[in-house]
Amino acid sequence: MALRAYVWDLSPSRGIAIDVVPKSLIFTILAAWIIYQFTKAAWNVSPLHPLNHIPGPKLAAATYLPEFYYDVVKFGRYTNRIKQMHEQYGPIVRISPNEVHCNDARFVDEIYALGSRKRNKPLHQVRGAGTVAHAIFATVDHDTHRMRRTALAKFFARSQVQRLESKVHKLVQQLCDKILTRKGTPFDVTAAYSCFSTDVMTDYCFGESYGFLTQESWEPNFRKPLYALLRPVFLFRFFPFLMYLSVALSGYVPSFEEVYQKHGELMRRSITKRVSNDMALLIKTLTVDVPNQIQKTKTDIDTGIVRKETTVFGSLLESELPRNEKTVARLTSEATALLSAGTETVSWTMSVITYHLLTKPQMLERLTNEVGQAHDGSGQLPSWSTLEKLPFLGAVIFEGLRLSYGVASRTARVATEEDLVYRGHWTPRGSQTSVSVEHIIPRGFAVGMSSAITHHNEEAFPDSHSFVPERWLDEKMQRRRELERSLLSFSKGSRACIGMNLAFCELYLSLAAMTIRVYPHMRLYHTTEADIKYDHDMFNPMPKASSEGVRAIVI
Ligand code: HEM
Repeated sequence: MALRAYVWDLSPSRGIAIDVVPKSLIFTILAAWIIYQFTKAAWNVSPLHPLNHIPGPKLAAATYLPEFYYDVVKFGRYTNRIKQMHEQYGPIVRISPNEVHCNDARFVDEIYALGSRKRNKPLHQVRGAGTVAHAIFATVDHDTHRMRRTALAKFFARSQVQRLESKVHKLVQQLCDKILTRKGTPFDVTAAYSCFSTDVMTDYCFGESYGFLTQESWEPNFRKPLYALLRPVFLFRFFPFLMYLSVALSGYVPSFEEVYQKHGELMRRSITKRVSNDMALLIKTLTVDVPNQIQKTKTDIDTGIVRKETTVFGSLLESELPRNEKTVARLTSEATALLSAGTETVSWTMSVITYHLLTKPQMLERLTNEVGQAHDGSGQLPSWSTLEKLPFLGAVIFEGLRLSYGVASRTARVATEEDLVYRGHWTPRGSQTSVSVEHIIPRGFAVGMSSAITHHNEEAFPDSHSFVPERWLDEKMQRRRELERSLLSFSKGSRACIGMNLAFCELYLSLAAMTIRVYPHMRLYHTTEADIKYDHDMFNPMPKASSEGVRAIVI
């Protein structure tokens, strides 16, 4: 008996059926695969496995099934399960055959060490990266990451952000103007902030704003399509071959670019027919506009045309990176990562802050007074560096960052050249006595932390679910720097957020402008705490699926 396979040429009507694979061969392969999986699971829990001494559930140590169940079947809920594991097993737990998770901020600098101490990203974590597979964000190897990051870093240095700060000022005012002119119509606050952060990101990085703030409504924007791209990523981690489908659809392989150029119009029409307007716009941006812009920048540089303004592409193309790092496909991947990393993070942080300020009038009043005093009365916003000196404004932003988490799901690192030694204390459930804990995490194994867990460590952040900006200030109204160690919103170390300066510039300027100009006229609309509360993650934190978003109205 043999299984039947179909070979298709371009027209389905001309499919040819052929008998190719004997059934017995299929069963043999299947049996071998099952035996292999059992042997692997047995090895993973054997006393010889280097992580055998790390506490945690046996099934998680043996297989990836628990992670699969919570992240793929229950969707984005492994972080919740890991939190329970810490309550049961202590600050260091083994969450999968090759990965350890830590819930102690004192270990942050060991896990997320700086440049000279090598830290890879675990392959399992980036296997589903799809469209951003060639960006720094998904680069596994430490040295390759350093090379790519160094080329990008100067573009995001504080001095560069200050040079381009006027762009953010202009867009902040556009955001406020647009909200204020839509009196009486409820709107999705996160979509509005997403339009703002996308315009900033594209203006700052690509040299031209995508104009989401100048279009008539808040739609289209990239919020939903970016989440749609992220949705299958948990699945790709386990079945990476599925990713190639997405990669092919998104156009990051050169052969696809060729195909696209040949049949672009036909594809564009068929894509547009099948997907929503904003998804079609994102696909077009990433498969046509960005590659074209990179190609044009390349041609300009080759022909000696000097551009008035440097873009991120110009900066990378003129950098010391080797030629194979400067291909259109790789730079498109980097641009996609910037779009994903630099837009929804900012807009979600602002949404969380907005919710809390609009539900806490005294807090809003205190902030309004502080920001109001910093104004010189000219109608112009103070500079980012002036606003940074306002203690309460800074405290509100830090508290907003804490409860918006940044990347909420765990992000792990692999120390390749040294074993990590953890020493700490833990009070087991139901006990009054703290016990000391010591573990060696051998080199070559992943160890990570999750902001959605660390930010609720009651020792560092008492009453951690409440929005309390004051916790960031000491009695002299100075920022409590030691608390920042427990803030993982931007991650830490050599792979921490590269866009942190730009993010802070956006947050300070937009929050100050919204406080002075918009919040006095803005009310929440059918929005409760459930709409901003962490429920599960899709890298970014997500509220309950039934949430209709953070909505407000200007009266
Ligand atoms: C509130 C705003 C932001 C938050 C909370 C945030 C958070 C983060 C976090 C947690 C990481 C580390 C991810 C990991 O370890 O896997 C990261 C990396 C990154 N972020 Fe941000 N981000 C923000 C804004 C931005 C902006 C505005 C940009 C650029 C326009 C940006 C670009 C990047 C890039 C390129 C990386 C990868 C860095 C690397 O792998 O070396 N982010 N971000």
